[in-house]
Amino acid sequence: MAESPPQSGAEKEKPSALALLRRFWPFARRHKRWLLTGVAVIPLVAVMTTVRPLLVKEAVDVSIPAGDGRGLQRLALLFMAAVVVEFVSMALQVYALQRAGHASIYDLRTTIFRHVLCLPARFYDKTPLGSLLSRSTSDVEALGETLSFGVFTILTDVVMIGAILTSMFALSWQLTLISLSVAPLLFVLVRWFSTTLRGLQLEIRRAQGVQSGYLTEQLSGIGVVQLYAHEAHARSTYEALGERYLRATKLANIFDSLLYSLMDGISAFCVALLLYFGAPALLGDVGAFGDLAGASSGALTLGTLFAFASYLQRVFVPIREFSSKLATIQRAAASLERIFGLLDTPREARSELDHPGEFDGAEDPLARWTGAVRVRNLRFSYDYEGGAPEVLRGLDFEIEAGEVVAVVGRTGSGKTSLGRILTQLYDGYHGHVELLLDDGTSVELAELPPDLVRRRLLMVQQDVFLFDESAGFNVTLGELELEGDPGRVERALETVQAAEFVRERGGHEAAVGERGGNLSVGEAQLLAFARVAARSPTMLILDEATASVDSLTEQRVQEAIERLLEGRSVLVIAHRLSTVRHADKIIVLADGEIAELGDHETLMANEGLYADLYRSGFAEDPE
Ligand SMILES: Nc1ncnc2c1ncn2[C@@H]1O[C@H](COP(=O)(O)OP(=O)(O)OP(=O)(O)O)[C@@H](O)[C@H]1O
Repeated sequence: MAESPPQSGAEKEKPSALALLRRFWPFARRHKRWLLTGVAVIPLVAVMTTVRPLLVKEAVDVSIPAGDGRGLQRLALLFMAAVVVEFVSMALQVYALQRAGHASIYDLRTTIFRHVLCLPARFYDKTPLGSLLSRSTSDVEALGETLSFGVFTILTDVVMIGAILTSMFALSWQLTLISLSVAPLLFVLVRWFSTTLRGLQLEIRRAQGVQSGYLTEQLSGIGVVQLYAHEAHARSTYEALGERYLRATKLANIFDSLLYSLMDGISAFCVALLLYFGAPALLGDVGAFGDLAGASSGALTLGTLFAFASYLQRVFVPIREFSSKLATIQRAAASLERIFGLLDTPREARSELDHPGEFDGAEDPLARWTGAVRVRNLRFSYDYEGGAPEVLRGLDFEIEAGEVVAVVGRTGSGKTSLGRILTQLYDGYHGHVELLLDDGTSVELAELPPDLVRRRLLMVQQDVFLFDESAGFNVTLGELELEGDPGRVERALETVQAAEFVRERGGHEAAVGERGGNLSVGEAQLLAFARVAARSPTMLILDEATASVDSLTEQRVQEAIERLLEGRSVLVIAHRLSTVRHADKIIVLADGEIAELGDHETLMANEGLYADLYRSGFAEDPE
């Protein structure tokens, strides 16, 4: 039953950029209409680009020598029409491809969020938040940039280069070959520049990731940073990390601008080459190189030279773009690899995403759950495959319906782990955890989807988390059924005695601040209790807070707990003497095993571990 550990994706064989793009295809395919529109106009853009120099050639070679003014005007009109068609089709193409790109990125972003919501607690234990954030934000951004400006428009570049070269060959293969004589040099240069740039881009992404990871960590621990006057150290570390980024960016900028001007230089060099061989040949002076330009065939005209010069300038633009886009694609491939690595991490067992609507229409197996639980030979390790030791080692106990069972034990004895298994935060236990139904049958916990279980079995954790929303939202958490029933929310607030302070702060709409910063610790706790009370679970697991609050709040919290426990099965990870004493049954854990089990009186009479713990007061209890 043990779950396989999350794969990082990094250890696996590196997939090729093409394989990654192929995996991305399902996201793009949904926006086929815009993609096809964008791709469909590519030939039109390419044809219009090649047509204009031909019109100039026609004017120079035919209309001007013939003194045909009308013909020249006609050519000028055609030229204008070509410009308009090229402009409109280019605008349409950019719009359509960008739209498809952005929509695919939106889908990918949503898919990532849906996925990370269902990742098991084990994954979060091992993955730093900063890395997760950078994968879901900056990697996706990088990809978006590529998709909008790179992958799809690269097609245009290829078609454009093809169309221009074809026109050039058709006009004069000799001049084309003369111009292309620099191609090997160009190839070597572009390759060298793009490899260097790719390395620098990777370094930029790494430096960016490390710096934003540091920022996230410092901001989440801002309290410690300020209280311990850690600001100066944090500032200098952040600046040092920023410098690494800046260094890589500076170098990348130098190479980028060098590549740009080199391309311009080469295109000018080609025009010069063209003039060197072409112009004398046109005048009948073939010189030492013979008729390399093919003037004797009669194909070489002044118009051809004009057209060639214009083609040469045009062909270098897509070549330059093509090489920088290849680098962008490499960058996107790195981002895609990280993103798919995340999407390949197995989700929680039987998560809603993998079993959509599994119980829709069918009877909810827990509708008849009495609240009783039978645990047999329960063993658990956080990482069986990694050889981590078992933290629960063969537990046997029952919780009867409506019973309050306290779990006590020294720190690290496995109390919280037990709660995490029952709420399915961690799966992969060995043994049996059976939920007993009212007809005497039972269902095994591991066979139920977590969503279903968590509707009936809730856990209140020690560290209360409140969202930066209204008090009401923090009770309903946006659940439609609760949002539509403010009376139920109010009753829940009253049950845990939170109604009064919520009213004083402006009612259900009152803002609680980030992490409940506008509330006291005790108030935040009461609001978290109201969250549970509104849902009326069949069973409740309560991880009692050890944090001390003032004695008045302490009393209110205690009363709220007592009301919460009424009428339901409860497993309480107890830190308060009063809770333990009033429990129906007490499980004493020691090193993952049940050391003692019984009620308070019996265990005290045993004079064992429980009596020791009790006399030492568990946590500092004000009782
Ligand atoms: N996420 C985790 N990954 C790996 N080991 C863990 C994890 N959480 C807890 N442990 C280990 O499991 C053992 C039991 O921890 P657990 O939190 O269940 O103890 P506890 O009795 O609740 O302790 P405390 O009273 O201090 O909260 C400890 O040795 C702990 O180091």
